[in-house]
Amino acid sequence: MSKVSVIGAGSWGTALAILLEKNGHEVTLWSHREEEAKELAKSREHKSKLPGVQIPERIEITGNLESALQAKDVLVFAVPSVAVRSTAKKVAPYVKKGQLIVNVAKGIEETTLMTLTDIIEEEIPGAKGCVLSGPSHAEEVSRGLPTTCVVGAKDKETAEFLQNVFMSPVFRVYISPDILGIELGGALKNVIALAAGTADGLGYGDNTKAALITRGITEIARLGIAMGAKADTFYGLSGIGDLIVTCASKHSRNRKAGYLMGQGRSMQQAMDEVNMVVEGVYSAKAGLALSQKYKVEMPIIEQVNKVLFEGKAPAAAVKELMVRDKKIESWDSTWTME
Ligand SMILES: NC(=O)C1=CN([C@@H]2O[C@H](COP(=O)(O)OP(=O)(O)OC[C@H]3O[C@@H](n4cnc5c(N)ncnc54)[C@H](O)[C@@H]3O)[C@@H](O)[C@H]2O)C=CC1
Ligand SMILES: O=C(CO)COP(=O)(O)O
Repeated sequence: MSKVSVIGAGSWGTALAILLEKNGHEVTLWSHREEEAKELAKSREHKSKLPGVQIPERIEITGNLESALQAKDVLVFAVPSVAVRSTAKKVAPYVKKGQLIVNVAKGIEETTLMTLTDIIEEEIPGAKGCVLSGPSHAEEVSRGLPTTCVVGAKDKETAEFLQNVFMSPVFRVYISPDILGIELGGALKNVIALAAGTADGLGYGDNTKAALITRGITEIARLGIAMGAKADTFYGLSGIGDLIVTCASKHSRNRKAGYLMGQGRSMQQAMDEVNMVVEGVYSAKAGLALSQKYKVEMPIIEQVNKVLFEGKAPAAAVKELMVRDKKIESWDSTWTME
């Protein structure tokens, strides 16, 4: 049994708190809004985000950060990516050296192009930053539906410890040393999901969706490998696995936002209507900046940026992807295009 604090009481933080409590851990769930903490503690239900899911009485719910951080074995960071740095700054004074912190948010910081685990380690010197990611919608995890994820850590001992903390008969956890690859896959799949949702909103078919998923993971992997991540990570749970669920699921916030844009809403209207964090909007610029920095072609992410920030019509963006220069699919081929 471990003492675990989940920092962030949105849908994912709440679902993970429930999973961890069921695994027998002593769990605290922290919300940055005192009123939200009080309401959750009273009703034991996240009515707006996970309606019908009961939050066990044994989970302590608080708006007091200092008390949430006292003598914890593991902290789980479940705030939106844009709040990771500010939350880490607030957490830093209260944690011990070597504190295990698991990032479960998905994003890349737009200004620094840093991964979220790196931000946590920068803001909390001495902390051990790890990551948990994979195809795992909160709506399904909170109901105990079978789900698989991967934990990334620098050393195997830490990875195995966290594997045991999270693993249950309905939540299977793999381990990996490739934190960078896991973080990149999780952040950039959201940008591709915006494109997949947009294609759905435009009324395009399954062929288009499959093309976006397949070519999407190719461009994410190409960037990741250039940055030093491992190729096989992109064909694992945090790569293609998460990309499939995000592009296909009725629960996906990014897919839904894209769908609404395909139907003619503006980016802001789509985000307001989804009313939960649409991470792909924040990761899109970072993805584009990384592709320029590492000189890697990322045509889908480039077009998503044009639709989001330059007012380009979604149908024109799809057309541009279709009429690009002719390409060879195989990476290993010795062929060249004339
Ligand atoms: N919802 C899901 O199924 C999954 C979400 N994630 C990731 O987890 C992260 C959180 O997502 P969700 O829980 O879905 O978001 P959400 O939209 O359900 O909730 C976000 C929560 O963060 C809180 N928050 C907002 N600004 C904050 C700040 N400045 N400081 C601290 N807390 C703040 C809000 O009060 C809200 O409770 C995202 O990066 C998302 O991509 C990852 C896997 C699954
Ligand atoms: O990352 C997530 C699920 O793995 C959540 O993002 P979406 O809701 O857009 O799929």
